[in-house]
Amino acid sequence: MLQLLGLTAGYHGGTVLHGVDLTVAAGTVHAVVGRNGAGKTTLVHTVAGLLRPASGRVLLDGLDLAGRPAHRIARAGVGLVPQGRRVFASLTVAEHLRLAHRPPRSADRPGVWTPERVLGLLPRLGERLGTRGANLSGGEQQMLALARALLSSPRVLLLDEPTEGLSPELADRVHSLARTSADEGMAVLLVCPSPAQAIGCADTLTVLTSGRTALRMDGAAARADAAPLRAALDLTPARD
Ligand SMILES: Nc1ncnc2c1ncn2[C@@H]1O[C@H](COP(=O)(O)OP(=O)(O)OP(=O)(O)O)[C@@H](O)[C@H]1O
Repeated sequence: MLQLLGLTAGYHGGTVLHGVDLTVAAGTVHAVVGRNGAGKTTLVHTVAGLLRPASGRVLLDGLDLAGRPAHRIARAGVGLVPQGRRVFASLTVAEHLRLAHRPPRSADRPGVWTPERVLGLLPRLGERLGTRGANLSGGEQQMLALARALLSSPRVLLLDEPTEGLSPELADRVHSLARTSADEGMAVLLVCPSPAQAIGCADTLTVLTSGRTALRMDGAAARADAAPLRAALDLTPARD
């Protein structure tokens, strides 16, 4: 499982995350929601090692990864689908998949993701194997970013707004892949642009407000009554 304890981080001496505590159990999807600028991407980047925390711990099955370089954190089993996809413009889909594929070396990795399995679930990528990143559509780039993360056989999958700009059909596909990954034992942290999405797919969720945990609740409780979630986000029913 992934456990964040008192995570504090920011930029250029300023603080964005103020002592965030958050737990994502193996086999579950944990959604993080919050308004623009609440610190969601900062949280994901700090966990992934792209940003060094000022203090706090990032525990992966008890091992503290806080402050380690990103490649070490990836090797420890943290996969990232960054906001904005970040695929390589000059590499083809097939090259991306080949570079990303890291068969699990130990039995502690949940699920087994092979290129064949990923392409079976994302068949559009299979049709674009020879296409360079720069020539993929936004949705195809998003699929590729997800495929790349899965092929690294992570124990924790960080998805930063992975459905941004996708059609409803593709967005459903992404959520169902997140669900499948969790059902096979992965801990999935999903940054959601809207509370409706979080309610639809999360086992547990956190609302971040100005870099602080404003609310933590079960997905089932949020599905039964979304009022506390909306109140934490300061949303009136008409806004979402
Ligand atoms: N590289 C950076 N340098 C300085 N400040 C930054 C940097 N990245 C983000 N910030 C600031 O940190 C705060 C949190 O940004 P962050 O991107 O984490 O929010 P977010 O919740 O992911 O927002 P959004 O929903 O708009 O993606 C914002 O005030 C933002 O301006």
